[in-house]
Amino acid sequence: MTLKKTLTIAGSDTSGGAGIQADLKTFQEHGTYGMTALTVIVTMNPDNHWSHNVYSLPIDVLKAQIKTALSTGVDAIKTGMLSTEEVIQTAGEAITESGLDHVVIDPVMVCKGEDEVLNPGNVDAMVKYLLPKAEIVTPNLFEAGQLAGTKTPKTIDDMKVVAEKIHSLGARNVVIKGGKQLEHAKAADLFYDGKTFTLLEAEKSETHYNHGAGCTFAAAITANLANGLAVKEAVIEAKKFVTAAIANGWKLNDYVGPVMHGAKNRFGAPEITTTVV
Ligand SMILES: Nc1ncnc2c1ncn2[C@@H]1O[C@H](COP(=O)(O)OP(=O)(O)O)[C@@H](O)[C@H]1O
Ligand SMILES: Cc1ncc(COP(=O)(O)O)c(C=O)c1O
Repeated sequence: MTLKKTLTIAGSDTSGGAGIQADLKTFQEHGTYGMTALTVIVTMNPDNHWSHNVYSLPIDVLKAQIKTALSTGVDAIKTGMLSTEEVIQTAGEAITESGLDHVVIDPVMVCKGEDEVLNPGNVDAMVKYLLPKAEIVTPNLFEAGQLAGTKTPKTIDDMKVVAEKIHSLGARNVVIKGGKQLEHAKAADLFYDGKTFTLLEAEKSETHYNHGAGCTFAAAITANLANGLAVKEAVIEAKKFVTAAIANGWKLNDYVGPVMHGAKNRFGAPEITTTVV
């Protein structure tokens, strides 16, 4: 038996909830074979309120990992935390070399709970090297505003304008995550395929244990695409996966609570509604 192969080019979250750890757990839950190319290692300091340190790996080490993975043949690629413009360019070149359509760009700009943007030049580099290659890009509200060069969207109408702008920059599909930030009764995300806007809504969990939600959502989309789902179905199924993961988020320590990546397969799929808006 062979498995579909999914590659994540992303950072290591040592605490295990986000980054490549989230990606690999999510790939496994979807029955795909996960591979990794690490960009950075993030550690957390228990002596200083769990503050994050980001250690970049040498670019040659990143390139060697990408070469290893691509040599095996890959069915879908996801990008996550990319620390510098050079790393972003390298990820873009890897996508071109792979010749793949199934490319999920999660434009990670900050860690949850941290408010410092990784590197201000990264946004322009993502627009230049990654958006034109994205089968789908998965920004949260802040990231969407940054990519579009607008204010952070606050309403669903704002999200529509920003999604159109990001689509015009080359991403073939866009899903903007409203999540907890959006002032809306449900946890709502807006999906745009260049023609139709679809609002995906799920029950909002009143939890702070949501570390890794964004990575898990994008990794689930990646695995679903590798497994042959059409883009919109891949997003809807990923929304079920991440909604269950958040609803079962749990306390790791006094500072962080990761999502439970395997919750949907253990406890069942939550209901998602889709509405053309
Ligand atoms: N409290 C919540 N309850 C249910 N779903 C949520 C909640 N917060 C975020 N989500 C959903 O989780 C997914 C990831 O979103 P989010 O956590 O906002 O991403 P990021 O980690 O990139 O900021 C989206 O589908 C979003 O709507
Ligand atoms: C390596 C890495 N990637 C991505 C993220 C973003 O995580 P989230 O999915 O919670 O937005 C983090 C946050 O800590 C991280 O450490």
